[in-house]
Amino acid sequence: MNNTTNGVMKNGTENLCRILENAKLNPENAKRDDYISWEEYFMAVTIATSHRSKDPATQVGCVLVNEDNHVVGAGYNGFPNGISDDEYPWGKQSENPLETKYTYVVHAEMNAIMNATARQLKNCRLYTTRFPCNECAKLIIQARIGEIIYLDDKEEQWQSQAARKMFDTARIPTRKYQKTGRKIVIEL
Ligand SMILES: O=c1ccn([C@H]2C[C@H](O)[C@@H](COP(=O)(O)O)O2)c(=O)[nH]1
Ligand SMILES: [Zn+2]
Repeated sequence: MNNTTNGVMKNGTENLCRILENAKLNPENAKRDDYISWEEYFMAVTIATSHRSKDPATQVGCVLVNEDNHVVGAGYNGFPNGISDDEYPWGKQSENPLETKYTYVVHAEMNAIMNATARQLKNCRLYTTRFPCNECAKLIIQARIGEIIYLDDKEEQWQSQAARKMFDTARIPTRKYQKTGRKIVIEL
């Protein structure tokens, strides 16, 4: 099809009108409009990441997203590299702190920050399936992350309360992810 008028390239508006006109005439040419939003997409990736965790009680996923909407880091709760999941405990309670998971597990947020492909995480958004604890909050603040979006809060835990206090003081906004009810089925 000739795309020129008097030898001059048709401008973008004319082309856009032609595309819209075409789509009206033939709906097969129209794009689909039920695609998921960025917010749904990043939380879906965060939830999918949590499924890598071997913690039998609580699986946490975390994803870092930069200002261009690129995922620059992801992590889940697990033991450090080279520490065998079969030899170290996943239990919660013991009189001996050497026999609970809490002594050894690396939190999802810590792993996401450590695994990040970008050196600078300033102003990145952090998506997580659970509100970060105080230890993660310290790292998040030091990394200059710009916003926290979480799925579940653990308001009753002092670790979450301390984290919230630090985020408020450091002026890092936090918000609960607003569920849309959107379902995506992934068959693996
Ligand atoms: O900020 C956090 C806080 C906790 N986690 C991980 C650490 C553990 O594997 C579980 C918590 O175990 P519970 O059985 O719920 O006490 O979650 C994390 O990744 N990030
Ligand atoms: Zn933590």
